[in-house]
Amino acid sequence: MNLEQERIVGKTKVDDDVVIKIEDLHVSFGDNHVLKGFNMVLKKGENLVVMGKSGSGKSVLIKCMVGLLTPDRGYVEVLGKDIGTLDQHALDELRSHIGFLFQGSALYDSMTVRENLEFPMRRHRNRFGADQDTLPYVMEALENVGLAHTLDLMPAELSGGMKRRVALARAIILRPKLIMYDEPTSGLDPITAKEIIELMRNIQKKYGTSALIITHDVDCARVVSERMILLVDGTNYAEGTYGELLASSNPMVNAFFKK
Ligand SMILES: Nc1ncnc2c1ncn2[C@@H]1O[C@H](COP(=O)(O)OP(=O)(O)OP(=O)(O)O)[C@@H](O)[C@H]1O
Repeated sequence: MNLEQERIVGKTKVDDDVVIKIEDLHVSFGDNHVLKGFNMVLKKGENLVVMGKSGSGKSVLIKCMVGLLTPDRGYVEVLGKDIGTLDQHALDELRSHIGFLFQGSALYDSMTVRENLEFPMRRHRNRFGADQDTLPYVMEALENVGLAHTLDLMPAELSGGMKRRVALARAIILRPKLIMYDEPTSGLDPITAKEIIELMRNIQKKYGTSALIITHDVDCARVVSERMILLVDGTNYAEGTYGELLASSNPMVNAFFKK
């Protein structure tokens, strides 16, 4: 760790280079012990992929990070904030610094593309000022995903891939420090999935955004990740670059890379 990047706030040591820190996270639902001492660190500017099979606890993990679920035990820090200590207002403020791209595009069907993109800006208008003109932000976000011409269209007029790109534009409109992607390529054909992956990389390069990417898609992990964590049996079972994990002789690790 770079000592110059450490600060002391109150009694807490804050590392400015760390965007997410999770220590010894435990979550159970009755007898179902989903997370059993999970640890991870996401560093500034890094794309970190978490892979795990269906039901392994990936969504539970994200919910703990954004304060939608209280763990049984463990420490969760996001953008320098200890999630366990935040009230609703502080959680809302923290979430305004996080872009979300979740499974399905979740656009509002009754709103135009422009209105969909303005929605997070209106919700967090304290960040921008009430009379801030939203159009330049909307246009920049749409241009980043190559869809400036869809401004006045309705979601029903877009293809599945275009909807996903609009959702990505919406995820970056608040200029987040961190983006959380949950299965960003699920349900897309391979070519469209590749376009989304390319856009994710461009956004990281352009804005230096850190990203946590939850995916089953090995190709997506290969292209976007600097580092990967394999979530197995509630723990961070293996960790490394795509190449390091691919070369592993551990059968449990190999299983992730079989197509
Ligand atoms: N609110 C809840 N109440 C009870 N059990 C839950 C709840 N949320 C999640 N679980 C259980 O926790 C486990 C992990 O669920 P989770 O949704 O995190 O899996 P996942 O890895 O995201 O799976 P997928 O890839 O299929 O989306 C599952 O066994 C699920 O049934």
